[in-house]
Amino acid sequence: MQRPLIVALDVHQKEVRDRLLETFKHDSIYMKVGMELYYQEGPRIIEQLKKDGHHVFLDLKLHDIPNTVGRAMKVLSSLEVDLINVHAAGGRKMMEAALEGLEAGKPANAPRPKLIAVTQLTSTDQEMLTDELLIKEEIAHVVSTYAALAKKSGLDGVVSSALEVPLIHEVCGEDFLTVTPGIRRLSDAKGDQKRIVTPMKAKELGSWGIVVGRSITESIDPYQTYLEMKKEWEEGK
Ligand SMILES: O=c1ccn([C@@H]2O[C@H](COP(=O)(O)O)[C@@H](O)[C@H]2O)c(=O)[nH]1
Repeated sequence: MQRPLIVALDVHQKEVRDRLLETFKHDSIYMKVGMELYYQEGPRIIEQLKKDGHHVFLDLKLHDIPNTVGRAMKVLSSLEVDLINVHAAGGRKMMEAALEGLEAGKPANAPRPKLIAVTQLTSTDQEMLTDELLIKEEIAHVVSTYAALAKKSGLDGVVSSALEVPLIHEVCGEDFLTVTPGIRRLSDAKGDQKRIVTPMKAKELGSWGIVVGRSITESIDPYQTYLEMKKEWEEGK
């Protein structure tokens, strides 16, 4: 799927979620399943989304020792999701183990899920990076360095803010996938997100895909909001 708007299905109440999914039943879109939903529903939510014709990004952000991540990815690979992720902070060996696990666990003839690495969460700003995480470099430099490590480890792309996409492309090439959450229209509440941009700006900066959660799922008319944000993302205006 070319340059998707990925809807983050961070909705744990079944009735609310079913209503939301009902509104997308005539579309084949990209849905993101995160920790909240996966820990509640398990593999059956993936099966349901795929049965409904959607592409699936399983956003569990694995981060552990290489052996554990490799084995977990082997199990998750059987779900045949399109996109899955780890934290780049786990290091090169962990990312390589994740890739090997995905390859080993996928059903024969199925494509390997694309593997991307979270560089720095979009809820992190420079102050937090410096004062809490004790990383003294510029955030854009940290993001692009982690992206380069992900690329060296054989991954398909990264998660970052759209703000860092031009630098990531410079370092890792234009084909390296850049999936960017922290998307807000000017009127939207920021919530816990720090490095945010509008769908239009994300397009201008060259993101491969944008992730939108609460702006859509918590709006009065989620489907209409999805269509408006998708139009802005696709047309850049
Ligand atoms: O750096 C990251 C990595 C992942 N996310 C996830 O994206 C969505 C964003 O939701 P909003 O409601 O649009 O803020 C959410 O599921 C996060 O877990 C991220 O925001 N930043």
